[in-house]
Amino acid sequence: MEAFISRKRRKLAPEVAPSLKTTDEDGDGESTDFKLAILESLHPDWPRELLLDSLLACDGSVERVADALLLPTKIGATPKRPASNGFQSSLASYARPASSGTTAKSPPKKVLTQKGKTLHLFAPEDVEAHTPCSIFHNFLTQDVADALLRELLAEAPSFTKDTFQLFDRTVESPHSMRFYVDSLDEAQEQKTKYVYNGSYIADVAQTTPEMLKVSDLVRAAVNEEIRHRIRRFYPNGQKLKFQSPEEWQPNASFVNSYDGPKESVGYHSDQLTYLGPRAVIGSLSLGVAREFRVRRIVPNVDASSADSQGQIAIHLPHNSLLVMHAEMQEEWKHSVAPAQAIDPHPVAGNKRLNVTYRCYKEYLHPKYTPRCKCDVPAVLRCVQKRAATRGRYMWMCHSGYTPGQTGCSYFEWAAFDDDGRPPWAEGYKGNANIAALGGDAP
Ligand SMILES: O=C(O)CCC(=O)C(=O)O
Ligand SMILES: [Fe+2]
Repeated sequence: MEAFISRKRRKLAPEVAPSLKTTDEDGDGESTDFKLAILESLHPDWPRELLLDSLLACDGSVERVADALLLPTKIGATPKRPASNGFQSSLASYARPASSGTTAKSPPKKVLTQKGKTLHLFAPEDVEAHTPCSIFHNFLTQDVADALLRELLAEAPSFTKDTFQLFDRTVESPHSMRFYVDSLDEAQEQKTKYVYNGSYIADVAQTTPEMLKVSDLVRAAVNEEIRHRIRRFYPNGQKLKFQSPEEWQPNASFVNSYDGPKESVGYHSDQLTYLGPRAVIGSLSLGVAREFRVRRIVPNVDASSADSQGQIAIHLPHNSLLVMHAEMQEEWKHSVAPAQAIDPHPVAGNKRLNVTYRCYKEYLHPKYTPRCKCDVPAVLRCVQKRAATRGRYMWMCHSGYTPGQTGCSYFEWAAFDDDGRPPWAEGYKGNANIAALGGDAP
């Protein structure tokens, strides 16, 4: 278990990967600490003493404790979930949420991670239980995955590294990318109207045929997964406040290329300006397997609260679809860390290609959204750190969040209804983005 919960994970060949249903009955001779770690990961909110007592009462059998604690959750049919990639058994087989279809279970409040540690997750059941994501392994048929990979490899030479100004230095992003939209008209709109970090994107391409074909498959899988997440994990089985109830319809994508183990992307949250609050993103990985890391944003309650939790690494093999759910961008940050070493892919060599399918909302076109005093469409942000206003949305001048850029002081709390619609959108039901405590700027 230690191998599972810490960075020092043993490398397990598929044929020797142990089942995590490890008990003395299986003759594994694991230590009490190992067993407690498994139980703590299944029941993060239960005191360690209680789990230890239960373990003693069950003669040291993790499986019997898990069975005893989870009896009610075994009632009802377990929905069909994507299969694991077979190289690590899942903890979640012990910890399925209620499966009645009406009883939702909130994700664990206390995460498994500790400061400075990385929890490595491989199995889809563990990913959905412990992070705001879900993952489908072997998402596309081999032919389709191959065709898309070859198409993207042919596109990759046209990708560029983003540069941005950080005070007096020009910094280059540590991987290359290109932005795609579904029509030439849309590409033209993007180049001339949509602002990202204070400027327009010069190179916007048209979605390629294979990307478009796959977009349809991603759309169907993501919509089903959103429904699953709402039913099984959100309070009262209801969508989150500000989450759009509309069908998720991918119409734009950032395609990323990581050439070699050192290419990466640092911790960030994706911009919500054109996606709206509680956005969902479908992220397809092809080529070299890399680690996708996520960490929860800890509010500034006091000085000691910063960085008090560790991170979770999700293994992203070739042909996997990761769904970043509605709780992701506001409450978590994500990154692709540089790797010590990689296994070359037979077709992609040292490259990983990644398509992040996104759903741009027509009502968030910059012709509708507020403009700052510099007369530039404003950026939509969510308060992430400041405890008093955490979770509130605001429109700001881009410069406010772009170090080194001069701009204006424009700031305005954003109005959104419960479904994430702004006041100018059809069907707007009234502002739900109101102060819980105080109304001052973040
Ligand atoms: O490469 C990935 O999996 C993530 C890319 C990413 O975070 C982004 O495009 O915003
Ligand atoms: Fe991102």
